[in-house]
Amino acid sequence: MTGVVVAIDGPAGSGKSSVSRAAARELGYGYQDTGAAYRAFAWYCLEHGVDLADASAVTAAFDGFEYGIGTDPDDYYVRVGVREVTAEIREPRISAAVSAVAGNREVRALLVELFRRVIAEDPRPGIVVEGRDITTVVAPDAAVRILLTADEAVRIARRAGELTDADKHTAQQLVDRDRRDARMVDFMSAADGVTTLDSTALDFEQTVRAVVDLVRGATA
Ligand SMILES: Nc1ncnc2c1ncn2[C@@H]1O[C@H](COP(=O)(O)OP(=O)(O)OP(=O)(O)O)[C@@H](O)[C@H]1O
Ligand SMILES: Nc1ccn([C@@H]2O[C@H](COP(=O)(O)O)[C@@H](O)[C@H]2O)c(=O)n1
Repeated sequence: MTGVVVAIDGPAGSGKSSVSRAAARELGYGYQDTGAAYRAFAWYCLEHGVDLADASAVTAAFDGFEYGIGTDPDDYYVRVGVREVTAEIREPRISAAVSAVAGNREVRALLVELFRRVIAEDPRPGIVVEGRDITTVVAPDAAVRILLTADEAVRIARRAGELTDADKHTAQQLVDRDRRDARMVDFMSAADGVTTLDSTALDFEQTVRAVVDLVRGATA
């Protein structure tokens, strides 16, 4: 059953995951973090010694990739086979590697199919799906399409607040990752019909409220 689809795109650190998950919880919807699949596949490739610069080796590796994601906002997990990798895929080494697999067009096409299956199979009345190309490629017909942005300095400050002193330098990764990702997908400007939500001057609760209000306004 496919219910209401809420598509949210945006650059790294704009708040896509945390805001989408909180909005999904409030709406009683499912939540799909698509970046988790790219991260889990990057993790899988590194685990199996696949050379990320070798596009055909990366594509071939997808055959053995058994991916599982929790779409309940209160029971979020990411698995590869039987191994839970929810925390591991957030490590800076994965953030540094993920754009290499995300730059593979064949892998992207396979993941887009997977994302659509997860949307179709979700049992709730709606699902919030977030990533970089949800409003344009994965679910261009979504009932609600949002580009969630925030100034780069604010995104870095929010991200730096999460990091330990030992890895604060990885805030620079955010800028580098956006630059690499932007070669594949335009997630900095809103496509036709997509609402831009700039959270630069909003706190977390205000941003969640703005998303929930947009969904309620579109589905009333
Ligand atoms: N409006 C906001 N005000 C303050 N902090 C926020 C706001 N939105 C998100 N945050 C915080 O910013 C940090 C980054 O958010 P989050 O991880 O959801 O971003 P993201 O877009 O999913 O990033 P990435 O693409 O790198 O995974 C989190 O600590 C989150 O709590
Ligand atoms: N729709 C998407 C989602 C993600 N990516 C790639 O995955 C990386 C990790 O995503 P996060 O949301 O967890 O930051 C991201 O840097 C992109 O390389 C994508 O290409 N398309």
